[in-house]
Amino acid sequence: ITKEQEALMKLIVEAYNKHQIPQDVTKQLVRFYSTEENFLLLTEIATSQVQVLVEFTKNIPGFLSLDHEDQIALLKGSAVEAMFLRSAQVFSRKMPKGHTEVLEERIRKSGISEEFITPLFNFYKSVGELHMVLEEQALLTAITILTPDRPYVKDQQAVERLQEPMVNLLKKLCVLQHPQEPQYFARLLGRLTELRTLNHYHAEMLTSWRVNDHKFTPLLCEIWDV
Ligand SMILES: Nc1ccc(C(=O)O[C@H]2C[C@H]3CC[C@@H]2C3)cc1
Repeated sequence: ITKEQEALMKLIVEAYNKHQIPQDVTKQLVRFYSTEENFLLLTEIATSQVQVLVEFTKNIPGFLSLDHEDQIALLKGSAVEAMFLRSAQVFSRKMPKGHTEVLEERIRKSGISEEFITPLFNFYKSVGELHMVLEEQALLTAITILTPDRPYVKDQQAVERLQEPMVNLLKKLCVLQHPQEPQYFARLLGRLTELRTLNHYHAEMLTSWRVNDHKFTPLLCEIWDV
């Protein structure tokens, strides 16, 4: 192409890049969503997360051989933690530009009390900083579900026998994936401790939504006894 064509191209591209919808306009777009609509979005997210959790759990080797009542106790006992772990991974994975900000805004404007919003996004951030590979995410979620000391679990040994090989495998994987970071495995397990604190906030969140007569889906009512 000729020199003047190159100059013309430069002018056109500069003009094109200069005039874009600024980020804060997408934030204004978010403002068009009502609290109610944002709550319905979260209900959809939570419901599909729980559906995914149940299907994932059924595919954990040995899970379906556990006592049936213990299977239910493990699912109900780990649903909140597994859901937050998975939504943290989804949230921290590279979403298209601006989607993360919009989703964050909509979570913030969904009727969740401020005291829960902070620990929730702190957790999302701390999971994001780990840059877990898919295998680590899957194993950590399986380990969370196979926590022997959930309420109402009768045969805890049987659950330990399933969880232990997963923990050993994750430990080995961490050494291979993060050789320069010997304490990486410990950091991952530290996330599980942080997760347990979210259970308390989540229960409060459900209660506050219930008293304000927000409707849940049958699956969420069943898994969280609401
Ligand atoms: N009716 C409900 C709506 C949303 C939830 C929930 O746990 O939401 C979770 C999904 C992600 C966004 C907020 C948390 C993490 C529970 C009951």
